[in-house]
Amino acid sequence: MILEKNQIAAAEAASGKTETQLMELAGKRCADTLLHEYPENDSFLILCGSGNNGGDGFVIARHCLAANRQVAIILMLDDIRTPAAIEARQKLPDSCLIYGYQELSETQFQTMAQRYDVIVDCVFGFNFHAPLPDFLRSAFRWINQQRLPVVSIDLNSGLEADHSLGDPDALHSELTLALGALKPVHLFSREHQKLDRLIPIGLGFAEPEASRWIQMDALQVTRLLPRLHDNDYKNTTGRLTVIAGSPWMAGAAQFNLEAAQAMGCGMLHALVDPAVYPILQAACPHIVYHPNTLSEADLTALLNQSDAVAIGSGCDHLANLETVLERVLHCSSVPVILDAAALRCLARHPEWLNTPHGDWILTPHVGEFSALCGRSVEEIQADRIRCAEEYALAHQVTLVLKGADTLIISPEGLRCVNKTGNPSLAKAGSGDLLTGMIAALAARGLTPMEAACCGVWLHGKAADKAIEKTSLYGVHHKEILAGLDAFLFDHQKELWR
Ligand SMILES: NC(=O)C1=CN([C@@H]2O[C@H](COP(=O)(O)OP(=O)(O)OC[C@H]3O[C@@H](n4cnc5c(N)ncnc54)[C@H](O)[C@@H]3O)[C@@H](O)[C@H]2O)[C@H](O)CC1
Repeated sequence: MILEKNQIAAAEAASGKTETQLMELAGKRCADTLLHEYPENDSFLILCGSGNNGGDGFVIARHCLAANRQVAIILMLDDIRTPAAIEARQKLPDSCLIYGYQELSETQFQTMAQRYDVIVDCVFGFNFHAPLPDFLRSAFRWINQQRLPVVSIDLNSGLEADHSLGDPDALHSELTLALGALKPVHLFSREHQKLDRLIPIGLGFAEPEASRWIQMDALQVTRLLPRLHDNDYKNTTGRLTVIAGSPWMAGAAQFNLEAAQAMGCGMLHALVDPAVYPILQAACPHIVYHPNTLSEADLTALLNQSDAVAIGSGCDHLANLETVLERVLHCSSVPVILDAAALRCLARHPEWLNTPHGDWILTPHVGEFSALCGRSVEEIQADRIRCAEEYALAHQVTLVLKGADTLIISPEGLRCVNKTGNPSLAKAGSGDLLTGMIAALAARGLTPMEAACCGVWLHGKAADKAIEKTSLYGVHHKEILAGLDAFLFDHQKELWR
């Protein structure tokens, strides 16, 4: 379950528990987890803020003291502001060591931070707004530089709950305990690299009635994947047209096509530069080839017998790409998946986006997205969710913003952050495979959002399977396709009806 900040109050109210009861529950469960995760003699230095996150810290301190652990608290901010936190502070035994950060010299603070085994970060929770105050920024930067072991409660202080990033000096933790539900920021852990491990701590919250966050897992993907039936034939299992490759990047077309084939696509057409044809024919002999010099009428006829079109991978040098793309975008009534050169071409023709159009799935990396939306890479990275959502809604497209935590947004504003995959995918050619997989799923009848979410999840899963047998360095397109096949094979029974 993923809750945004403005959904938490409703979840709290529906739980029937008061703020104090929730804080007691959260603090006890966090303390139990800490005591379990760290061996008997560990000592805890708890950094508390002025809100309820600080209050959680007081409850944690009480339970750790009761378990005979050595505990000290540092109040990082001057006051304690919330009634529940004030109450929790009052319940602390007199024996608890409590210091005010402002009363400590820098050396005293640093000596304490090094003396205790674990720092428990209860400075800011989900109501933090970047930036960090300067005095905290320098304290956090020092802790991060020393690589001291930190456990963050709810979220790492300095990160914002609903965004992919926060203050660059947010505390780095070796473990974060997410309270009640995951917040969007937890999904972007690979992007901000502020938390190594996440444990959800249940508080009995119910799933919200409506959520714009989609979570994919093996069950969900298998449920969405098209079934094969005994009476299927090539024209019922997806007809895909791929427009890709160039004499300098013939492999891009090959990767699109092989991935689509591995995804079960029954009928593949490739529209390519004639110089690419002999290269591709050797690799993919089962595919029907068309020269990119096809007449307008023949291209229209080809589009009319396709269930989806993928265009752009490796075809910067395709002589008439602009003409072909314009025709595809405006004549095709089936989903169009735009990659690489097609995205760059679209960036040069923003007017194409402003006319009513069919289902378009755009698969840019951040550089391509920067050209499309006219924002700098830095601006996008600072708030990927907002930039991606504004674009998808304004132009009514499904957007796959590729990266470590690939973000998928539907034209209606549904969101999905992908959690499969590993750095073996950080290689040329990976994106071409992804385009082929998404296109095949769209050709096989999944909605654009389903095709994008499933395709991205399976692409990452295939890489995860690949590194079970091959090193991160050694994974290439064959290993990814084998990984995909291994996953599909594991689910064979569910896919054949
Ligand atoms: N329902 C739950 O999930 C539960 C959550 N608990 C914990 O409570 C916090 C949220 O508590 P809240 O008091 O609302 O907010 P914070 O602890 O994040 O404190 C915010 C505090 O700090 C001020 N502030 C914000 N940004 C800055 C800044 N840049 N500089 C200085 N000060 C800042 C802000 O004004 C507030 O005063 C949640 O994360 C959980 O840890 C409950 O205990 C259990 C139920």
